[in-house]
Amino acid sequence: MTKEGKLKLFSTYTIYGMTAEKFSNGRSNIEVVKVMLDSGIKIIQYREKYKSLKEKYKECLEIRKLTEDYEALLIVNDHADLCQMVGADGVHLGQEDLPADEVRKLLGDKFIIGVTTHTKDQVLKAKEDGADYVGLGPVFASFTKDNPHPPIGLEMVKWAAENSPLPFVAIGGIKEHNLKEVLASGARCICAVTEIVGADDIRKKIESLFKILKSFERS
Ligand SMILES: Cc1ncc(COP(=O)(O)OP(=O)(O)O)c(N)n1
Ligand SMILES: Cc1ncsc1CCOP(=O)(O)O
Ligand SMILES: [Mg+2]
Repeated sequence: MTKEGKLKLFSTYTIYGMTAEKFSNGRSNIEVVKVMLDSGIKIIQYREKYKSLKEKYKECLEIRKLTEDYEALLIVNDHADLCQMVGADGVHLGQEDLPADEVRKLLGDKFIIGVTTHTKDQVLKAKEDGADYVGLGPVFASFTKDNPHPPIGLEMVKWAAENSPLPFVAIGGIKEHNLKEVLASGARCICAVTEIVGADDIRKKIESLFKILKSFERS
């Protein structure tokens, strides 16, 4: 897939899957990713805060194989070196991670770079810094991340839908019960971490979320 083709995925009423083993009810990242891919998720972020870099490397290699089998993207959270070493499609960088413009110099143009944003200025700067997409959030209160930023709300999602020069992933506190509001505010790509990884039946949960997304796509 070309990079342009990969980035188009972000605008197709889709789910951006993310690992979170701590909240996966005893299931491993690998098990969860397999179900996510088999349920039709085409973008997976490997996010793991509680393992050594070597363990992350091993898991990423395995997830790289799986995502290739399903023609899905693999984005590695935080680590540009890991992204390059496992041949991932891209890296996701937060405001406290390495600066996107410098990481772009390191990785070159073929990798996708995503940047976390909470404000309008950060969204516009992400574009200037050479990012390809932005993560926008937390939209609602989220308890998945240590020291989260305060919720930015649906007004910010509306602003991004109308003004962001980059595709955006709405993230933070998104659940089946509030997904419609997020989509009605203009989001096309959503990330619902604990709602998916913590579900009793992950497959069924993804099916329900896709049903809502596809109903917006048709309307
Ligand atoms: C798609 C997406 N959006 C936001 C984040 C958060 O990144 P960051 O602020 O660097 O926090 P950590 O995830 O590293 O704890 C993300 N990972 N992905
Ligand atoms: C990684 C990250 N960045 C902002 S909120 C968040 C976690 C979102 O998790 P949840 O969907 O469980 O609220
Ligand atoms: Mg980070």
